This record gives sequence, structure tokens and C-alpha cells, in this order.
Amino acid sequence: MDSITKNLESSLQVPSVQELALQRLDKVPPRYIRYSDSDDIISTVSSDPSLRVPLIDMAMLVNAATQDEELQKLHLACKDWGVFQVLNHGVSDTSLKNMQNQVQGFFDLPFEKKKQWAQRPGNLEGYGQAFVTSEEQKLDWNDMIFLKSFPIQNRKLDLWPKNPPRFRETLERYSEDMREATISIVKFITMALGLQDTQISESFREGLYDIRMNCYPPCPEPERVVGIVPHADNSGITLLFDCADFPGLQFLKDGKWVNVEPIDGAIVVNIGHIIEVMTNGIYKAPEHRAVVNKWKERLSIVTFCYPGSSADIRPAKELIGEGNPPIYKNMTSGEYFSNFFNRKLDESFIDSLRV
Ligand SMILES: O=C(O)CCC(=O)C(=O)O
Ligand SMILES: [Fe+2]
Repeated sequence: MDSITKNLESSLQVPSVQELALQRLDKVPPRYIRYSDSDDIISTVSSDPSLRVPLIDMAMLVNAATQDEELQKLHLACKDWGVFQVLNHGVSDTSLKNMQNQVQGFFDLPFEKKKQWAQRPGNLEGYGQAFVTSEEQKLDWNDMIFLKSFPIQNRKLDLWPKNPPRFRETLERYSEDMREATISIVKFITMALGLQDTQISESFREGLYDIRMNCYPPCPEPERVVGIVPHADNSGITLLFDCADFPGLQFLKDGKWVNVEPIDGAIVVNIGHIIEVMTNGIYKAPEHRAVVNKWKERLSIVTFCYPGSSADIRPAKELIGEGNPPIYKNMTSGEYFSNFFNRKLDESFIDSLRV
């Protein structure tokens, strides 16, 4: 792999996977091949049907009578998995469905129309693919549109689609809903850890919110490609709305990949590197990937949630002391992002943040 440090806040332009899929090829082009037939992507998937991503009910976290029990469940979910599905998160079904319809409407547009909102050289935002830094790099079976939503001054409105016509207002509303949900979810995550003060959750009120809308077209050789290559998120937390009714997202648990079975109305929440640092590694950002299939397109709408830029990224003071040394460095928000965008692609990002 490329060991030279590059600024990764940009992406090279690559072909649209949706357009490739429309050609109804028998074989995928070599640039997408990740696996040979023998070390098949499927063989590493857990075969234990009882192994399921934990399900958390926010209504039980809010209710004083059931809060302690549900906080204990949340603690184990964060500690043992780093991911859970959440119900009763406060985001209405209408908001989710409206967003799904707009994103579907966008990806259904002819390529020539979508290109209007394409990433520009040296820029990650817009319609295209993330983190393509060399002409030799293997590609994901994924098209996406990536937009920054909060703070409002970060919005590059010239990259916000105007087609379908309600896209912009729907995304605006959706990101407000995601921000509200994030503040509550982070509050409960810190409570699950026994932290009293709400400084961490409140820092998400002025936080950064980036939305990545993914489209995974059907693929003629799904077992030889990957929708999104295994990674952990650099966010505080990530909220993923799976628009499909069949699995595609998988998390690594005890060396095996576990499918996330979509639940109607639920949101998938995973810990990102920032909360990993703030909890001094008690809650870890889990590895995950997306797989694709032969027959059905899948969409997901992913919100990366970061604390505001005035919050330092450091292990919480309450969690360190005698016998509990900090395992991660103290960083300003600016230092954290600079480390991320200048990271070496062949090294673990989280390991580079260790003291
Ligand atoms: O679409 C998915 O299921 C996974 C997306 C993801 O992990 C990401 O965008 O960071
Ligand atoms: Fe991710």
C-alpha cells in the first residue's frame, strides 16, 4: 500500500459505479477486484445467527423506571460491540422517509444531471467517491454524495443538489433531526460510562455534521468486490440510516463479520475515534464494511457527528488517574483533523493518536 503521506481531504475523479452497473457486464473491471475466488468475502461472515448487533430502546433510557437497566445494556453494547441499533430516537418516520425519497430521487437522475454536483479537484464534498488518491488504488463498489451540513457556514450550497426539488430543504431538516438525536445519544453514552457532567454531549450542540449518502448498485460479481472497504469512522459517533430491507452493513466482532439486519425506523449508531479517545479506549470505534449483491441496489444515509471545534479531543479527566493512565494524546480539534487528513494510509489512525 501507499506509504507516502498525502493530504486526504480530496479525491480523484473515477467512473460512476451506477453507470458501470447499467452496462450489465458479466465481470467487474480489475480495479474493483479485492478478493480472488478462493478467499471469498463471504467465508469470514459469522455463521452464528444468535450473534446480533444490540438493540437499544431510547424510550427506556428516558423513563426513570427503566433507565438503569437500559443504561447497563447500552454500556455493554458500546464496550463489547461499539455499535447498536436504536429505536424511539426521536427522529420521525416522516423525516427518515422524506430523506430516503430525496436521496433515491437524486441517484435515479441521469448521470449527466448528477454530474452538476460532482466533487471538484482537491475537494471531498459533492457527488463522486471518497479517498481516491492514486490511479492504481482499488475502488469501492459505491457512488456517494458527501455534504457538510453543520455549522451552517461550512455548507457549500453550490454542491447541494437542487434536483429533486425538495432535496435541500429535506436535508436541512434531516440534519437538524440528526443533531438532536446525537446530543441525546451521546448524553446516554456518557451516562452509561458513569460520567456525570454533560460537557461532552453538549459539545455536539455546536458540533460538525457531515452527511454521506451512499448508493451501492447491484454487482455481477459481489463476492469479489466490496461496497465500502473495512474501516472505523473518525467521527464522535456515526448515525446510519439503512434505506434497504436487506443487510449490507457488517461489523467485525471477534474476528467475524456480523450483518446488521435493518429494522424499520431504527438508526444504527457506531462509536467513532473521537469517543474512543474521550472514553480512553473503554468504548472503541468498530471496524465495519459494506457488502453488495447481484440483484438489488442499496442506499444508506450516514451522518458523521463531531463535537464543536472548541472542544479538545482528549481522554475525559474522570476516567484517568492512578492506575488508569491516559492511552491517547490530548489534542485540539484542529490538531485531530490535521492528524486525520495527513495520516499514513498504511498505518492505523487510532494507533497514531496513542501517547
Ligand atoms: O453504507 C453502509 O452500510 C456503510 C457506510 C459507512 O460505513 C460509511 O459511509 O462510513
Ligand atoms: Fe463508516
